[in-house]
Amino acid sequence: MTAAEITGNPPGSFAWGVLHDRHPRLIAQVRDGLPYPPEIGRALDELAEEITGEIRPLPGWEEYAGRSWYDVPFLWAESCFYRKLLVAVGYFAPGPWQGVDPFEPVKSAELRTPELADDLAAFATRSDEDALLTASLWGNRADLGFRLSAGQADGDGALLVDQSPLLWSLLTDADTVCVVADNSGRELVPDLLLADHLLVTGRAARILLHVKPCPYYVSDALLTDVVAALRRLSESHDAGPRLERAMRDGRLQVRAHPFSCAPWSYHRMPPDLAADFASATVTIMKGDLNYRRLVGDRRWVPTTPFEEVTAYFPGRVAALRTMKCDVAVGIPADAVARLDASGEQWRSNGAHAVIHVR
Ligand SMILES: O=P(O)(O)OC[C@@]1(O)O[C@H](CO)[C@@H](O)[C@@H]1O
Repeated sequence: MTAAEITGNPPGSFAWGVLHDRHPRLIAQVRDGLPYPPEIGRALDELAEEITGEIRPLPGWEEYAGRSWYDVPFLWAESCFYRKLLVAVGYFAPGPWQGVDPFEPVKSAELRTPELADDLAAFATRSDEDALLTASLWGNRADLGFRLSAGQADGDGALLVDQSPLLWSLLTDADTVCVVADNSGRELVPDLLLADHLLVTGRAARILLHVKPCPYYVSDALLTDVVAALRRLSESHDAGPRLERAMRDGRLQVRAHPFSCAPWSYHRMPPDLAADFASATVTIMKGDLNYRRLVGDRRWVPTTPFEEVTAYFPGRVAALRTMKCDVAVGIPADAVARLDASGEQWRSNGAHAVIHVR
């Protein structure tokens, strides 16, 4: 069973809005974030102009050159945009700006927000594991790209599918658990607390934490963000130093596979990454983008079973996802009927979430 791939058309769709509104705003935000020299300013101008027309060729990204950004697969177009943004700010070229994360200013600011301070204060008193899982789930609502268009979204929304009992049953004496991280800051902090809980309780002997090898979708976590989150956590929580020790002795390992920034779904993952997932008792996919890549960025009928679309995945897989785009699977028919009738943008407004397990 399959469905058509999502593209940036028709006008007014969620994907169209990302390409049309979010990307130009992001270019402006990046430009304001760091004191870039004139040549980088010009490269950003060129990108701002390019995204209103045809995709220009970029080595390694030739598939859709010459086409409109709106007519090609949305996942590919977004990934290519982030790649081109990094090229524009000199991220890959030898020179002073090589390796400088253009999203670092917004990520660092988030680590110092009162909201994160409140989260940390709450975590210090909340120790039950369902609360930790819930915090990790709804932490995904805080992604900084989503906030560019949706504004502040806080607190917990409605959980449409909750297979957490099945997930906990898999997390008993697990040898290895893969956690495919999503955003830094307010999402990564509860993810790390959950990882700490799994290790401390013996629910998992080892965690493989997959992060991105380079900046992506604004707040996606890099190794540097893991380190920054651990430092912030260490200011108020003993999980911080504990996790640093776990990193030093190999119980918490960070991976940054190139495929994590690829413009494709996991159906195309390379064998070494598949082997990592296959070796895990369960892989926990965090967030919306990982979900799109797990099930395929397609116009699925929302009742399509999650088990069916993830049958290809090597090993057991769970998804903790707040819904921030048009992709939806595994939603009960009565919920779909109720939400469709409500007139709410329930698939993409970040107010709904799922915990799926296969
Ligand atoms: O993966 P995340 O951080 O949960 O969400 C990423 C996201 O904001 O970016 C995409 C649009 O740019 C959407 O699919 C999604 O809402």
